[in-house]
Amino acid sequence: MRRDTGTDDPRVRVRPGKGSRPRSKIRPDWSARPLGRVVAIDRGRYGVVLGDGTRVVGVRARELGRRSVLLGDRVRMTGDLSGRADTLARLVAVEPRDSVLRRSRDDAPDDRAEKAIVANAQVMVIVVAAADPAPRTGMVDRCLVAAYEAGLEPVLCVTKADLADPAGFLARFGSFGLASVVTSVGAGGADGVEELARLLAGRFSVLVGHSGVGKSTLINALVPGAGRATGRVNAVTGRGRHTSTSAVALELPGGGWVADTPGVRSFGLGHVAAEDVLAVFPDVAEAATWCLPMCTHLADEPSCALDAWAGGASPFDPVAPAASRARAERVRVVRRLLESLRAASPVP
Ligand SMILES: Nc1nc2c(ncn2[C@@H]2O[C@H](COP(=O)(O)OP(=O)(O)OP(=O)(O)O)[C@@H](O)[C@H]2O)c(=O)[nH]1
Ligand SMILES: [Zn+2]
Repeated sequence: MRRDTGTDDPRVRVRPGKGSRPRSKIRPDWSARPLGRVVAIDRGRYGVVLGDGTRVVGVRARELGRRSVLLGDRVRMTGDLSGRADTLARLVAVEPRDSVLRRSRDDAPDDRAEKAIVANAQVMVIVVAAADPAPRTGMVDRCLVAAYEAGLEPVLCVTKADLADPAGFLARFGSFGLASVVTSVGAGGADGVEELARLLAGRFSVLVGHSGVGKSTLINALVPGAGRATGRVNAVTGRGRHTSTSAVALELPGGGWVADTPGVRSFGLGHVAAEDVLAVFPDVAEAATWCLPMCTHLADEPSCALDAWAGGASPFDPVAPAASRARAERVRVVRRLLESLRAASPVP
């Protein structure tokens, strides 16, 4: 799994003891400055929530250099931290990140867009509709791989359950050990939203899914007053209508944040290795250690050890038929995810 520790920036490295630092190289130590969380980014302005809940608007300080600041980043702040109107704070340092969610460049709305989209998210809510548009397994597989690689816990949310029964679709993910929730939001009420809120409580989540599946509707149900479907409030100042907001996270009434990332439809998986996928399924990964070094572990691989493991036929490792069926299902799942990696490789 890839982790962005932020150590490419000398300013966030652990400093040597004070005594060993030559005077001429002394830099301000920002580590004692108040910490905040970036919850909105809009044209060079950052909406930051401080530890005590104060919301401030900040700009990048020169000290940040070329370092990227993402939605969800934990940042050290100076300047005016009162949060009063027309005051500006400054972002002076970015703390090491726990997770980074990335997308491919060709999926970005324009070529200035960041390749990385959200930092420190803990949960990826993969939103699909039971119908209109019909759910696609491949899209969920790709999101799952991106979530696993980024170190996010995936949650599968099937909306519009009033239009079709999602049981058949959900069964395709039965052996993933995946949290899933079924919702339907409309004039008749908001089924499943409370359950989703419980899954997200106290955590930083990011919603991904195709246009029209019902993400804005879900956010409006989760965050009363969010107004996502009818026109966006300026996420940074909280005032007025604004259409160019690039990224925003909304606070859930039960605690926690949910990020809405316009334009995230799928993920480039070019940076993901088969090992990243296998790492999520330790039993399969263990079995795969018996494979030849270059084994792709895919179904067309003539001597992949996963087939023997799933068959349970080895005299050294006999398993009951039910356990063997469970293994075969796990192998099928892993192979499906590995296939989505292959499908994602750039076409030459
Ligand atoms: N029947 C039904 N319709 C829904 C449900 N949730 C959303 N819709 C409808 O589906 C349409 C799309 O919903 P949105 O919430 O705008 O979808 P979105 O994913 O935010 O789409 P983008 O903003 O384009 O990314 C709207 O007409 C909603 O009213 C649901 O649970 N049941
Ligand atoms: Zn193999």
